Amino acid sequence: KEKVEITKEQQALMKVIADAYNRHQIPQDVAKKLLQDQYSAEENFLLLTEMATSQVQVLVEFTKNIPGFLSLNHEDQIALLKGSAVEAMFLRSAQVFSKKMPNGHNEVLEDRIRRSGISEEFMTPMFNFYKSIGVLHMVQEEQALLTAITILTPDRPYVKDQQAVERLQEPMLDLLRKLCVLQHPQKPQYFACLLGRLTELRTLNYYHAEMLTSWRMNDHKFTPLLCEIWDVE
Ligand SMILES: Cc1ccccc1NC(=O)[C@H](C1CCCCC1)n1c(-c2ccc(Cl)cc2)nc2cc(F)c(F)cc21
Repeated sequence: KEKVEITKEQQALMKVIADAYNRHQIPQDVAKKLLQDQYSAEENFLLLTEMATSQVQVLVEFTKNIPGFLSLNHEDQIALLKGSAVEAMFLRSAQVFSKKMPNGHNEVLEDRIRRSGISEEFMTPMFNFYKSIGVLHMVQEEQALLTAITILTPDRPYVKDQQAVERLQEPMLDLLRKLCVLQHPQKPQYFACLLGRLTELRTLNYYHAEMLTSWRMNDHKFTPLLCEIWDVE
């Protein structure tokens, strides 16, 4: 039985990533808003574009705290952010969705999202992902590391120096693996399962542009930042 322990520098890395993640958390207010009132498809779309725009700004701040990220080639920094922003948004949405709320609130939230304006065909893949994240009961540190690992995916389009990105991603993967063994000793497959979620996350990437342009309303308006990050307009 391999004795797993977190080294001093891994503890320091964990602290940096977890603090950055907590500092740059989007307030859970979107779930509260959705629970308060039923909104029209137009109002929901506007809420989504506002949330997604602030999420990108939050993601940039979080990413700047990843050790070594700012020493990467500048074009590669942009390519990594552009390549991971949608996945980070769905990962964040899944974490909000998985939060245990008072009785019945989770069901109301799901219902409000089902009726928000998203086309029917995307409900299943999206909620399957949310539920597969929910059953993992990830701790904050795991969520923070998983987001950092998603950002540091070496094979994003247009990344020139993939090795440099791998060198930053590896210590995060090693730390997450140890954390999983220590946090979930009764689930030896837990780490593999987490990485499997990242594969499922990429499939949502594939759907996201269509999810937006097929939102049940006319004349979809996006912020300039979203046009940059999402493949829309
Ligand atoms: C939670 C967050 C944080 C940061 C950034 C974005 C978001 N996400 C949102 O604001 C939208 C809202 C928006 C308003 C309509 C309902 C869905 N949202 C989506 C979503 C659905 C479809 C697409 Cl294409 C994208 C996202 N999944 C959600 C799951 C949740 F539990 C939740 F509370 C909000 C969720």
